[in-house]
This record gives sequence, structure tokens and C-alpha cells, in this order.
Amino acid sequence: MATMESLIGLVNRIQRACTVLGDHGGEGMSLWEALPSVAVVGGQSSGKSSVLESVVGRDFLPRGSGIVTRRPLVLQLHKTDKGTEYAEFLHAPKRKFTDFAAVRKEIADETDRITGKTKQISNVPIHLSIYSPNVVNLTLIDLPGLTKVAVEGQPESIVEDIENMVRSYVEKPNSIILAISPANQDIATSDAIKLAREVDPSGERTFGVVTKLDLMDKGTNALDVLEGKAYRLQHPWVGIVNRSQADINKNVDMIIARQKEREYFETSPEYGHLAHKMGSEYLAKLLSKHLETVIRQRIPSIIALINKTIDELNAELDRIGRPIAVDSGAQLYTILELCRAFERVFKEHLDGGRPGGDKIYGVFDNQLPAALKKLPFDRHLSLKNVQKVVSEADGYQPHLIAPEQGYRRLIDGSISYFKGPAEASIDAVHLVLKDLVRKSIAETEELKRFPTLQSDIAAAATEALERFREEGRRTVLRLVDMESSYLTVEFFRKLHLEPEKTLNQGNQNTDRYSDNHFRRIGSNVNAYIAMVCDTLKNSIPKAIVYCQVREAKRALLNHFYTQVGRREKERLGAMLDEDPALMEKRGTIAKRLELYKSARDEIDAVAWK
Ligand SMILES: Nc1nc2c(ncn2[C@@H]2O[C@H](COP(=O)(O)OP(=O)(O)OP(=O)(O)O)[C@@H](O)[C@H]2O)c(=O)[nH]1
Repeated sequence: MATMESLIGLVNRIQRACTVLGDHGGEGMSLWEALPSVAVVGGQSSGKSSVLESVVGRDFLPRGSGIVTRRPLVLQLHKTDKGTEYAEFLHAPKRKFTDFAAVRKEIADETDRITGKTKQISNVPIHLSIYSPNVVNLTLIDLPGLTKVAVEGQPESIVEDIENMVRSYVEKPNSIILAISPANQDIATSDAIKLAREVDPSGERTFGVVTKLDLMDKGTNALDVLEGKAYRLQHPWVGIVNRSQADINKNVDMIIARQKEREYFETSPEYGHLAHKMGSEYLAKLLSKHLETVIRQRIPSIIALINKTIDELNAELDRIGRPIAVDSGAQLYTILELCRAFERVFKEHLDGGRPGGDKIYGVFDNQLPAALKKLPFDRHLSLKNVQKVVSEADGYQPHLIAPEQGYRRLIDGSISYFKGPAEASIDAVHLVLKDLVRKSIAETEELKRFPTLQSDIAAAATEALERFREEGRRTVLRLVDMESSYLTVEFFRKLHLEPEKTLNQGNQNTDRYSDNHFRRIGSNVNAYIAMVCDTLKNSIPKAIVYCQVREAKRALLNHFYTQVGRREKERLGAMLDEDPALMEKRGTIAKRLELYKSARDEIDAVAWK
């Protein structure tokens, strides 16, 4: 018997754990649903509270007209060896109630706390534990009384609402139904039996209880019900005599009430032969024994469920990451690992595998050529401007054969236009790289839990990219300057060999001569610039890749690594600060895990006894 009792005590502990974890037996297969409990079901005023109280041996349930029980009450009875009786609510775990009138008030207050002072009902249970030497270990659920009509102030749906809520408790296969029917009503019309039959047609988990035997009309009795003739259940029917309203008003003690009940059956001419199988005490023992049997059968599946949950929790912990180490060596290692993970993702973006790297080629293939095409060479090499630049370069002495100075100035002026597109390409690639850094940080699964390190990496990478941009900028500007500093001699020598067709035409008009002459200079410069443009179109991308892209791949976090290596312990720890919400989540999971593990240990211990 000791083993059996610890078994039920264990169930009580696990059920409490479930509620702590927010498991109200809602969606899905929960531990709660794997464990048996006893639900008290009956019409209003059928005597549910009275039965519950006499099983417990204490007055503690709120009473009144109308719907008093508006939230399920999960009542766990814990048998103690000795000491005073007390009650404890899960929502106020530090407070021990020894005054049961205060328990009654707390149930009423706690009901109102969720439902307000309305006539609404809620399916969030109130958990109450009673510790006493005078009880057996048992979990009982008191449910709102079934009703046939809504009373004033209640919505029409209340009848259905209550029935649905009660059904949601008793339809679970682990629920043992205590179906209360008053003896002074036809058993055929009993709400409790009606619902029990619906959810448990075979009757294997229904216990029929007949109350108010003492209130039956003279000359009638409930023998055909109690003997199972009127309605057959697999378990024997139990008759009960609770305190009458008059007894309650007179504050008749529960112990005395039980004694009176026992006497009632022992001396009853109708029920005397059934006396040993009647009454609240017998009912309590019957229930307890049945629970034990059911729990024994359930142990393997409960253990399986607990193991499954433990596996799930462990997997979840792995997913969000285990707690981080405290020694600085391990922290440094973790930081470097996380940085590497980020770098891997970043490189995948550049090398392909992840999108984004192609945008850089887009700069080379579209943006740069388009910008080069738009350069205003037409204007710069217009007849008028060529004339102006060349004349200014000649000074007081016009050139004799070819305007060497004029050519130089026109070419220099044109080449300086290339600086704009060169710098714009540098900036465009810089933006692409910066965006890839941002994306890579967001995509690095391992970094998710470390917001501080995320921003540290972002800052370090951005700073490095800035440096690469500066280096890139200097390099492309140099490429442009190089084009100015030394011109391709070959090009001009070839020009010199070409016959000057226009000059040999008959008309010797000086204006025409000079127009053609300058037009020719303009078109020569234009051809030269087109050649330079082709060169730069190829060399600028090379410089950009060399200075920015290649460096980003090779050394994005190099500076950062040297800095981190020098940091002392506190700062390393701070870098690994986590999102508080995540830390809390890990804490919750760890706590759940702990609870489930201890539940498993306890079940293992009991199961092997
Ligand atoms: N004489 C007598 N009165 C009883 C018996 N059982 C319950 N009563 C009385 O019937 C009334 C209703 O009993 P409760 O135990 O409050 O019934 P309930 O089903 O919990 O009622 P609600 O919570 O309103 O649904 C009370 O006045 C009880 O004293 C009984 O066996 N004999």
C-alpha cells in the first residue's frame, strides 16, 4: 500500500509541475493528459460540493445559489502522517491556510480574478492542495454544475458553455468520472449520467454516485439504481448521505456527518445489506484503489511521454544554444568560432551559393559602362572649346605644325572626367559589401543569440570596409592620373602618318581651314580618349576587386581579431551578452527539463519498487 500511495503522491507532484509550466491540458498530448484524475460531474445542486467535501472531510468550497463553481477546481489531497491540516494554492504557494473558511473565500476571490464578478465561466483551473492525515492521496476536479436554463444576467450560451467545458475535462480518456445524481430525481434524467454515457459509453471510467438518499419520498428507495439494475456501470454504484442544508446551517462537523452517514446505512432497513459498500469513506477508498490500478497501467506510456518531452527540450536547448563558458580562454574561442561562422556565410555571398555577389559584377557590367558613356566629351571636345583651349595654350605664338600644348590640355581635361565614374564604382561596390555584411550577420544562425557580438562584428566589418574603400579610391584615382601622366606615343605617331585629306581641298578659305583643323584635333583627342576609356573600363574593376572585394574576403575581421585577442575577461564576457528574452527562454526550458527529469527519476524509483 505504501508503494501505491507514493504512486499517487507522485502523480500529484507531476500534475502540479504541469500547471507550473502552464500546461492546463490544452492542445496536444501533454503530460497532464497522460495522468488520471477524478472529475466530479453533476447538475446544479446535485451535491457535488458536498461529496467533495466529505471525501476530503472538510468544509472549504464556496456555496450559494446559482453558479458558484465557475472555474475548474483541481483539488489534490495529500495524506500526511501527522501534524495539522493545511491547504495551499498554487497561485499563492507561500501561504499556508489552516482556516478552511479562508480557503473558501480564496477560491471565490481567485475565481473572480479571472472571470470578474460576472457569471462567466473559465477553463483555467484553480489548484488547491490539501495536506492532512485524514485524507487519501487523490486528485479531484470540481467542475461547474450542469444546468438546463440560463438564469438572469447570464448569456443564453451558458448552458452549452458549461456543458462544453465539463465535456472537455471528462472526454479525455484519463479522466475518471464521478457522476453525481440526486436520489430524489429520476436517474433517467440525470445530467451527469447523460454526459458520462456520451463520453464513456462502456462505463469503464464512470463511477455512479447517488446523493440525497435521505430525501427520498417515503416508501421509495434507490435500490434498483444502487444494485446496478436501473443503469448498469462497470463499477458499483455508491450511495451517499451528505449534510442537509439544515446541518450546514447548524455547522455540523464533518466527522460527525460521516459518523451519521455510517449510522444511516448501518441502520437502514433498505440499504443495511449494502452498508459496507456505501458512504463517502468507501467512495474515497474505491476511487483511490481504482486510480492506483490505472496509474500502474499508465506508467510505461507516462515514462515514454516524459522521455519524449525531455528529448524535445534538449533539442530546443541545442537549437537556442547552451549556456556559454565562463573562463576567458573558452570565451575567446567561442567569439572566434562565431566570427568564423559569420565569415563563412559572408564568403558564400561573394563566391556564390548565397545571392548578392553578382551585384558587384552588375556594377562592372552596367553601372560603370553606363556612367562612362554619359561623360560630356561632346561638350568638352566641341569645335568651339577645342578652338578656345588650343588658342589659349598657344598664347601669342600660334602653333606651327601641331598644337602639342593644346592636345595635352584637351586630353588632361577629358581624362579628369573619368574620376567621377571611378569613384562612383568604388562607392557602389562598398554599398554592396556593406549590405552583404548585414545580411550575413542576420543569416549566421550561431550568432542569433548574441546581439552584442552581432553589433561588434558589424562595426568591425564596416570599419574594415571603409578602409578598403579608401584604398580602392586611391588606387582608381591613381589609375586615372596615370593615364594623364604619360600618353601613348604610338597613337599620335600613327596619326602623323595619315594623309591630311581635308587640307588639300581647293578652297583656301582661312576660316574653313581653321575649322577643319580644330575639328580634326577634336576628333583625334576623342579617339584617344575612347582608347583610354576602354582601358579604364577594364582596369577599374580589377582595382576594385583587388582593393575591396579580395580584401573583404581575406581580411575583413583581421583588425577585430587582434583587438579581441588583447581584451580582458570582462570585456569578452560582455561581448557574449545575450538577448535577455533568449536567456529567459533558456532558463524556462532548463527549469522544465529539470522538472521533467525529476519526474522521471521519481517515476523510475516508484516503478521499480
Ligand atoms: N439532506 C441532504 N441534503 C443534501 C445532500 N447532498 C447535498 N445536499 C444539500 O443540497 C444542497 C446542494 O448541495 P451542494 O453540495 O452545494 O451541491 P452542488 O452540486 O455542489 O451545487 P452547485 O455548486 O450549486 O452546482 C445543499 O444545501 C446540501 O446541503 C444529501 O445527501 N442529503
